[in-house]
Amino acid sequence: MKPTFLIGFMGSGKSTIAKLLADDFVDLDTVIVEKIGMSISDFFEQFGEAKFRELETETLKSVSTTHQIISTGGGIVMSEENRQFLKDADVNVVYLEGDFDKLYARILADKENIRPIAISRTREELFDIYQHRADLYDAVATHKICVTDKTPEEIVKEIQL
Ligand SMILES: Nc1ncnc2c1ncn2[C@@H]1O[C@H](COP(=O)(O)OP(=O)(O)OP(=O)(O)O)[C@@H](O)[C@H]1O
Ligand SMILES: O=C(O)C1=C[C@@H](O)[C@@H](O)[C@H](O)C1
Ligand SMILES: [Mg+2]
Repeated sequence: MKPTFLIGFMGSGKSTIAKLLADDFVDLDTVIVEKIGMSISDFFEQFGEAKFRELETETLKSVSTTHQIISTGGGIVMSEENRQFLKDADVNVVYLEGDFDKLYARILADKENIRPIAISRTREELFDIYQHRADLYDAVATHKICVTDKTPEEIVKEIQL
């Protein structure tokens, strides 16, 4: 079976769903955190977003196709290089698409995982990013699943159909 990448906005459940889909999964944010030895939010503070994006691209290219399921970070589609990589690879790219306000509520509630992109912005600013990224997710996705008001188990079933 082809490897499957999960893409989508912060809070759409990429990391949650990846774990449920297969034992052989990898989460790119987790790999980056292991590499840098600090949280993503501390890394943003010390080194900035541009450095994080470099690491993200490097990690995407190095670990990806050796696993069955790969959950990406919400900003993976920001780079043309990453989008091209996903388009060229012989893989499934599943876009988990959800209602902005529901995802925003989850992001704010998820105290274990602080998203620097979200906490440094107002709801309106983040909504602009969500709208901009929606087109980019669409452009690389081979499949799209609506996650609004669905349990992780329901989403897993849909992906496996
Ligand atoms: N279908 C769902 N229903 C309810 N809660 C969910 C669902 N999917 C994920 N969550 C919760 O939403 C929060 C964010 O989920 P998760 O970390 O999997 O998102 P993500 O897409 O990986 O985000 P990021 O892009 O920041 O990595 C977590 O607290 C998770 O438990
Ligand atoms: O949407 C984003 O830009 C991000 C999402 C997270 O998964 C992390 O990759 C990081 O916090 C940036
Ligand atoms: Mg995640």
